[in-house]
Amino acid sequence: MTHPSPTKPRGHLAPESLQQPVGPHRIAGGAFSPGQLIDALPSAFRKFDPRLMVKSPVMFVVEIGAALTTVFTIADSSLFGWLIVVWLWLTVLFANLAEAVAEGRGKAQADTLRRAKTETEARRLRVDRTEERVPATSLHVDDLVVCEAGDTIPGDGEVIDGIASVDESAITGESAPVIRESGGDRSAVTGGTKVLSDRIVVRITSEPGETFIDRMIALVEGANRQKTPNEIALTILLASLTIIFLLAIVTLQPMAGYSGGEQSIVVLVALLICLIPTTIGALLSAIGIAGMDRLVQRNVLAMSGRAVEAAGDVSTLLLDKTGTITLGARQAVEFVPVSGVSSEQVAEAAQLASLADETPEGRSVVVLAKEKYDLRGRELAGSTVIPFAAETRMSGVDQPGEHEIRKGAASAVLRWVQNYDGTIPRDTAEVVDSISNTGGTPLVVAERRDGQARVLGVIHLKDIVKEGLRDRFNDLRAMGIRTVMITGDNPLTAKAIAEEAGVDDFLAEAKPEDKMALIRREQEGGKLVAMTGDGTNDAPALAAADVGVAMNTGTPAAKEAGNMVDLDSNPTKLIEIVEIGKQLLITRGALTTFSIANDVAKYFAIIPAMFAAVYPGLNKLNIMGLATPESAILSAVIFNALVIIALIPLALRGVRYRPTSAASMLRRNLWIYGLGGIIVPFIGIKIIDLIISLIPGIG
Ligand SMILES: Nc1ncnc2c1ncn2[C@@H]1O[C@H](COP(=O)(O)OP(=O)(O)OP(=O)(O)O)[C@@H](O)[C@H]1O
Ligand SMILES: [K+]
Ligand SMILES: [Mg+2]
Repeated sequence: MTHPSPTKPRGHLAPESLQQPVGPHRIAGGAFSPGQLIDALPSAFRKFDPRLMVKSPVMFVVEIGAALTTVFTIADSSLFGWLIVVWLWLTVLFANLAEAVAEGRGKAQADTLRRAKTETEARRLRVDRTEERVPATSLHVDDLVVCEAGDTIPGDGEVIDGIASVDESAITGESAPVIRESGGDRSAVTGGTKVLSDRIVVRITSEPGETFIDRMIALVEGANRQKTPNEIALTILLASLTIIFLLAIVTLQPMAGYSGGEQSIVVLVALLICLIPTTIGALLSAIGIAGMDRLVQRNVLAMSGRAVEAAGDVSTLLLDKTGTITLGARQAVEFVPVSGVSSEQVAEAAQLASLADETPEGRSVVVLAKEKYDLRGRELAGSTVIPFAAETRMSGVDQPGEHEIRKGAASAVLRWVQNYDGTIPRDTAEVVDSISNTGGTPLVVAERRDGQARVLGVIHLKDIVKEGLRDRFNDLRAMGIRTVMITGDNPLTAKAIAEEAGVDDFLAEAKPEDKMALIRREQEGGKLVAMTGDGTNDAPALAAADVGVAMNTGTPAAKEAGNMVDLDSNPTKLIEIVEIGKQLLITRGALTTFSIANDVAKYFAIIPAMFAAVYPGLNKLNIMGLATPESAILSAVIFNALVIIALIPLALRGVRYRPTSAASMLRRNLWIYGLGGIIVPFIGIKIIDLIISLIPGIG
């Protein structure tokens, strides 16, 4: 990794660690060193197995060609024949090296992860709540374990009780502790991470061998890598081109024979290999693996290559307001009463309605009431708690003696009051709107006592828009991507935040099903949609999106539903993911262009050389002035092999990428890689020809 991750963990207990500076574009990729080629040699040799080679039809044809020329050269030995044989086998080796080097880069990461998996002991809770010590490997789903300061969390799970700071550096490489707590959207813990302070009870959510770390290891090693739809399509195209050239060359022989210019098998094979798109055939798989790897470098785990490709094609980005566009620590800062009520009364009711509210918002209400109004020692004995739900946008408590308290989104709570024909003081709307207009979230507090409902006041929840987002949204716009902010908040708050952050559009008062509907609507025209989320209520939308990035801190349901997990839990990472996806697609396109353009030059090198003796007129096409027919053919074959090695670093790193529209990117690449693909081989083949014409017997 050439750049440090810009992300800091979040957690409402440590506001100073909430800053998530948005870095500049960091598409650079891991450095490539020639030493990696040597390390990858053993693995590259194993890939000669035809059962593996057949997955890449172009390279499979090269391998058959190499075997065929070997047999024919043994029968009819010549220096020219043997040189062709050697370079054809080298062509296959170079292609295998490309893939092996790409795979090797994940292995180091896998080793680090394996270390985090070392034997741990779990403190499992029996039914009677006493503890027993068992090996972590014997834990099953729904087991409850206790973890205290110093303990390694024995398996993946969900915090069901308590709050703790956790060191997740084993998986994220980030040493600053993060907060994990029950109830909210930060409840997930990962096996292998370490509790630094306090005590939590964790419900285990994965079976042994299927844990997050197990999946991560398989992923970075590329153990069950499947070809993506785009890769399959391109493979079919390359295979078709190969068949066309094969047919052309097979039919060439009788025609050539007719005019007395019959060619040897070795020359025909050499011609075929030069004409088929070997460059892209050799590098295709490495490009895909490197794309995944670039995500891993940024602490993003893509569950499929398909998701990475989709990221390169998305046209709409759906971003949550809270936690993505804002820092996400919505804290109560003020209790504003409506006329006829005192702020103490609002504080008292708000606190009662929040004592059992496990959300960060709820806890901040209790804290503010304690600090500002010294309301302590309140109890909820005999009360019924109404937990917050994104559906209802309310939470509260029903106390004994017909006293109900509610707090929540203005529209929801006002409807509740109206249902009981309650009182809504005239200044309510004014207070709500003034909080909303500053980008704050108003939570209206209301009560119903002895059948009489009334609004008491408003809690002002404050959040802060992250810095640097405007520039990133501008970049996305330049790439033709629309950004839409989604929030459960009211339209006024949404508008204020949307304007401050510079998103293209927003959807306010969105319930989970509204997010789904928006995704479906965007997808209808064939557009691809990406979104991030962390809550259980985000899960359906994460599953429906083409690219669903779940926060590692999120609930297990969200992590299951998405097709990527961001270990840093930085929702703006989505922007980088899109850039990496685009870079992958552009790299593949550029090298395909280069590969096919390349073959044009090889055609001019070989055809005149083959038939110069029969059709002297063809010599006019020998514009490169190559020394002899043999050296021309050999030079083309050598160039064809060397170009693969030369392009491995580019395939791994990705082509340079700037946020511009797809069309101008395409134009630019056609120029560079198309024209370059035609010119470079003319020069390369000429130089190689000059060198080998010095070999006696060839030149
Ligand atoms: N603990 C709570 N108790 C009562 N009402 C709440 C609570 N938390 C949030 N609300 C209200 O419910 C609304 C919806 O909350 P929700 O978490 O679904 O969306 P959001 O956090 O505003 O947006 P985002 O989708 O960006 O997270 C909030 O805007 C707020 O008015
Ligand atoms: K070729
Ligand atoms: Mg929320």
